[in-house]
Amino acid sequence: MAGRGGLLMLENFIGGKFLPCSSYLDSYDPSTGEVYCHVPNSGKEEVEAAVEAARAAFPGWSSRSPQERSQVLQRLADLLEQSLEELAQAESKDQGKTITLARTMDIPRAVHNFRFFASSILHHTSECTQMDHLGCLHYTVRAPVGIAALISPWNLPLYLLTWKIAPAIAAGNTVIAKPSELTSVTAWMMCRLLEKAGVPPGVVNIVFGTGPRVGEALVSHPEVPLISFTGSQPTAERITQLSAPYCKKLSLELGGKNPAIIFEDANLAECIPTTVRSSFANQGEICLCTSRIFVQRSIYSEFLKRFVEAARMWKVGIPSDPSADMGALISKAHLEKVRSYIKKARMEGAQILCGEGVDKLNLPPRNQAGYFMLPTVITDVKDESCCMKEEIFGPVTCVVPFDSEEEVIQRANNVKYGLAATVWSGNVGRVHRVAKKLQSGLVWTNCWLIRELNLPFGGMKSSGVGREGAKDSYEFFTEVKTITVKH
Ligand SMILES: NC(=O)c1ccc[n+]([C@@H]2O[C@H](COP(=O)([O-])OP(=O)(O)OC[C@H]3O[C@@H](n4cnc5c(N)ncnc54)[C@H](O)[C@@H]3O)[C@@H](O)[C@H]2O)c1
Ligand SMILES: N/C(=C\C=C\C=O)C(=O)O
Repeated sequence: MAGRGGLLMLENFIGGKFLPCSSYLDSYDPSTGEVYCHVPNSGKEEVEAAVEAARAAFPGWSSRSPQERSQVLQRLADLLEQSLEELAQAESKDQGKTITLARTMDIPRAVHNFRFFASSILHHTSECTQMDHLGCLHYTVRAPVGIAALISPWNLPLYLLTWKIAPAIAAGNTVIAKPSELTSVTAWMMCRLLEKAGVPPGVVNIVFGTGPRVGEALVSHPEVPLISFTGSQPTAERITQLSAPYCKKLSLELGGKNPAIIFEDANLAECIPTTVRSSFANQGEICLCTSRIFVQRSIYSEFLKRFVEAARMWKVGIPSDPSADMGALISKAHLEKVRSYIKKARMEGAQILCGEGVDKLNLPPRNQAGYFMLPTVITDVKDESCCMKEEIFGPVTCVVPFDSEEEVIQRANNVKYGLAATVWSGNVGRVHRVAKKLQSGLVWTNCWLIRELNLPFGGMKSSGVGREGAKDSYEFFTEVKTITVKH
C-alpha cells in the first residue's frame, strides 16, 4: 500500500484486519541507504488488541482436528509459492540479500516450512505404559499451549518467521508474531494471503515495530505463556528477565562463532568453494556462517592461497543483479560494526588478505551510499582476539593453522557459543570422532547447510536454549499431560 510520499506503508495485522498505527518508523533500502518504506511503530496498545484477537480465536482453532489445520497450512504454502517471485523481489530489496538467494533459498524454504509442518502434525503419537500389577494404564496427551509470541531477526526474514508460525499454528496455538523492524515487508505481504488460505481471523496476528517498544510489551504480557525467539544473545537475556516472573516457556535460537576444521586429507576442490559460501553467503549474515577456519599446517599455505583467490572471485553487486554472490549488509550501523572488527584486527597486528581496505569495491553511482562490503579474510590472528571470539555477523572470516586433532577440538570449543561447525576430512573415523567432541548443536561434515527439518536444530552454550524441528517444535508448542487410569 502506498503511503506518505508514495512510499510503501505497512499496517499491523490483527484479528484478520489490516490496522493503521499512530506512529511509524522509517525502513531503509540497504542497497541505496534511502528510506523506502514506513513500518508501524507499535506498542502496548497494539499488543493488547492482538492478545484479545488471539484469545478469541484460540477455542475454535485449537479444537479443529490436525487434518483440518494441516489443509489450511497446505493452502497457505500453495499461495506463497504462487507469489514466490514477488516475495523474492521484496525480500531482496528489504534485506539487501541477492535476488538469487531470495529465489532459491528464502522463499522456497518459507513455502517448505508450511508444507513440512502441515505433514508432520499428522504423524505424532503419544506415549503409553502399563502397570499390570497395580491395574493401571498410563498415557500422555498433548494440547496447544495458548497464545505464542514469535520474534524473529532480520537476516532470513520470511524463512525464520514461518519456521515459527507453521509449527505453532499446526499444533493449534494462536500467535502474535513480531518480525524485525528492519525487514517487515514479506511478513506483511504474507498477511494478505491468510484469509484466502482459510486461516481464521485472530489465529495469526502480526505487530510490527521495535524490540524495546512492541517486543517487550509482547514478551511481558501475562496472557502470552510461550515465546519462541531467534536473535542475539543480549536480547535473549532481556527476554529471559522480562518473562521470568511468569515462568513462560522459552525457545531461544541465538548467535554463533562457528568453526570450520579442515584436515590435510580434505577434498579441497569441494571444501574451498563450500567454505567461501559458508563464510560469505547472505553477506555472512547467517547464524550458521563460518567465521573461524582452522586449517592443518601441512596444507595451510596452499589452502590460504586458493581460499583468498576464491573469495576475491565472490561477486559483490546490487541485490537485483542475478549474477551477484553477495548484496548489501542490513544497515549503516551494522556495516560500521562489522568494519570496526577489521580495524581492531589491524591494530592487533593481524593481516587482512583481501576485502575491506585492501581491494576496491565497484558500485553503480546510485548505490554508493548502500551498505556494501567486500568478503574479507583475516589471518595471523590470535585465538584471544575479539575477531576470533565475538560474533561479527558479516562477510569476515579468520583463517589460522593447527597441528593436531586434540588441539583443534580444544581451540574450536574455546568460545562462548556452540551453534554450528563444519569438519572436512576424508577419514570417516576422524569425522565421527571430531563431530562428537565439538560443543556444537549442529555439525556438518564435508558439506554445509544441508537441512533436515525432522531433526533437532539449535545451539549449545550461549547459542541458545531448546531445539526446533518436527518433534522438538511439536513438544515446545504443546503442553503434555500424563493420565493414569486404574482399571
Ligand atoms: N540460532 C539461530 O537460529 C539464529 C538465526 C538467525 C539469527 N540469529 C542471530 O540473530 C542475531 C541477528 O539478528 P538481530 O540483530 O535482529 O537480533 P536482535 O536480538 O537485535 O533482534 C531480534 C528480534 O528481537 C527483537 N528485539 C530486540 N530487542 C528486544 C527486546 N528487548 N524485547 C523483545 N524483542 C526484542 C528485534 O526487534 C528483532 O525482531 C545474530 O546474533 C544471529 O546470530 C540466530
Ligand atoms: N533456523 C534455521 C536457520 C537459522 C539460520 C540463522 O541465521 C533453519 O534452517 O531452520
